[in-house]
Amino acid sequence: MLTETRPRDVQVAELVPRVLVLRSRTWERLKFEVEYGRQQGTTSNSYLLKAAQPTLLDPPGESFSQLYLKELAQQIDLRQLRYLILSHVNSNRLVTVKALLERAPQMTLVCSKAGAVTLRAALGDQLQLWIPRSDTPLDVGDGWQLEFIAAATPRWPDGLITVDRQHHIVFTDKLFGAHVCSDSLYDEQWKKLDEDRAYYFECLHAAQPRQVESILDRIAELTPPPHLYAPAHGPIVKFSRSRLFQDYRDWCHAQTEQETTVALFYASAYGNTAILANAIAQGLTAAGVQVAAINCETTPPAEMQALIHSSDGFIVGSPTLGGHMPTQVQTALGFILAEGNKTKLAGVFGSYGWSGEAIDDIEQKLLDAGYTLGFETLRVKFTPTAADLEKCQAAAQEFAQALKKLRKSRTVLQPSLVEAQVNRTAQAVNRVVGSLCILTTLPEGCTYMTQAAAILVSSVSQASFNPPGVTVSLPQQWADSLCLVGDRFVLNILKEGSPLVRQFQQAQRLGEQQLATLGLKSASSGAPILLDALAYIECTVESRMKCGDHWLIYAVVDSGELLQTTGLTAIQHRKTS
Ligand SMILES: Cc1cc2nc3c(=O)[nH]c(=O)nc-3n(C[C@H](O)[C@H](O)[C@H](O)COP(=O)(O)O)c2cc1C
Repeated sequence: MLTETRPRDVQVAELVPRVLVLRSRTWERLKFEVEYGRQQGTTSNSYLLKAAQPTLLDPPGESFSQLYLKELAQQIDLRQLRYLILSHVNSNRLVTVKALLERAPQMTLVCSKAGAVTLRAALGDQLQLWIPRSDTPLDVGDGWQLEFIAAATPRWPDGLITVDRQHHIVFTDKLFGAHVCSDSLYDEQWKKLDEDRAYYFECLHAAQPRQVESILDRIAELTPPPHLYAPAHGPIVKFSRSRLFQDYRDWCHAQTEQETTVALFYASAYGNTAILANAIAQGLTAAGVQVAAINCETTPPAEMQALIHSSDGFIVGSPTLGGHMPTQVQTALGFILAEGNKTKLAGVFGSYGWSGEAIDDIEQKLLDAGYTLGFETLRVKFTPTAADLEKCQAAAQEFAQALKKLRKSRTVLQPSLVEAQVNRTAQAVNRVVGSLCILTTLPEGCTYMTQAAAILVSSVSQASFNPPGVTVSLPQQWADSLCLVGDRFVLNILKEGSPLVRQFQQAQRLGEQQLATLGLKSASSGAPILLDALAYIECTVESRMKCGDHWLIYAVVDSGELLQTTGLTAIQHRKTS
């Protein structure tokens, strides 16, 4: 742990002629986020290229603004600055960017396309922006050209890496850094940096190893290889370039090789839920679980679906905005509910302001679908505190242990490797469980509730949120005449332990006499609602698709009601072989 404390300052040094680094230094823990947990202080590195078209890279965040601007003004007349390159944009850095633009309105800002969207939203459409393309370098004068590598990751979807081939420097932003403050500009003491670098990777990159690997591939293609990596934090990497590069490769590989995987879905409008997500990811990684962080705002749906199938558990995080979860989280949750295996472990977290409906809603939907939660749902008011983040880390550890236990018990249950291989598909399919419902519908020409067709169905999934819709799979013999497009039906959702489950399991479809013995009321379509059900929904069939020996019915939910306030949803329990 750091023993030295000094006031904050900005250290200025020349890396090569005309390339300066301005290191805004704090010797104390900068923030409460887990990445600063080793308490070694940090530096926020900005770079000034004194080219014919003077160019600045990555000013620090708000807490250094004044100190930094004062020092920068000693190095250059701000009115001469031609370009400001932003390797990523965040609200903290925007404060300094705004202050810079007031003093240097002539600057053109250079950032990725995603960064430009954030900048325009925050600073207006009048900004002078230049968005690099991979084949167009930025000429900063006298043949000095800068090239760019797109470096989008879930955590920094707008990431951009700048390459200065003339001086063999790669400005790597979040790669190859460390939260360490010292007088050493370079990494001559690199052995002492091992733990800080590994911890920095664990906190910042372990949950996005595939994206980091592809950025590493791009850097590896540079010929001749760079002499310096100039990161956003900590010492400039000069003496341990190849070692650190290989460490990154190994750390990424170690992550992707972990047996147990968790998909961590989240969105965050103002950054608070993202801070929680990062703490949970770090806790999972430290417990030996591979995490795939999925920023729902920037991840294509197909990628989300693939991760739902390949992960051993899901954790979903959301802010509450206007009483709801953001649409992107709804989409991810929709995929989980429709396609996820309900025997997988789930978890929920989020930041909220006053009511937190999104968090409750996610939790309820996962529980209703039959998921088990691996930790008590984490609800945090506005900005998390250090204590909140500790809770996130502890919850992540708990989740990891439960997952490993689950995996172990499944392994023990498997009779033999060969048998398991043969049965794998059947077992996997059998583990897809849905809530048990009685579908009731009045066949054409029938008028009395007791004439209704009443069928036990277990393969019900939520298929859409807006409009709310479900899919039900019906055996061909029933689907031939029932649930045609435009027909209406009621799904009576049964309660765990309800005698109706047994009654219907024996009969599958009840006759008029049997229906007459049940407590019924009429839905607006005339189909019966079973009063002993936990809840019911009334639906209209919108489309049908033949799938093997079944028909998949998609229906829009018209109305619904909870009939009992307590009790768990009954689900189909199947033997696995
Ligand atoms: C436009 C807006 C609407 C909000 N609506 C709600 C709400 O309905 N209920 C609530 O509990 N919090 C509400 N909040 C508070 C946010 O949930 C809270 O600021 C949270 O920390 C945001 O998380 P994020 O930083 O991950 O986006 C709202 C905030 C904003 C800015």
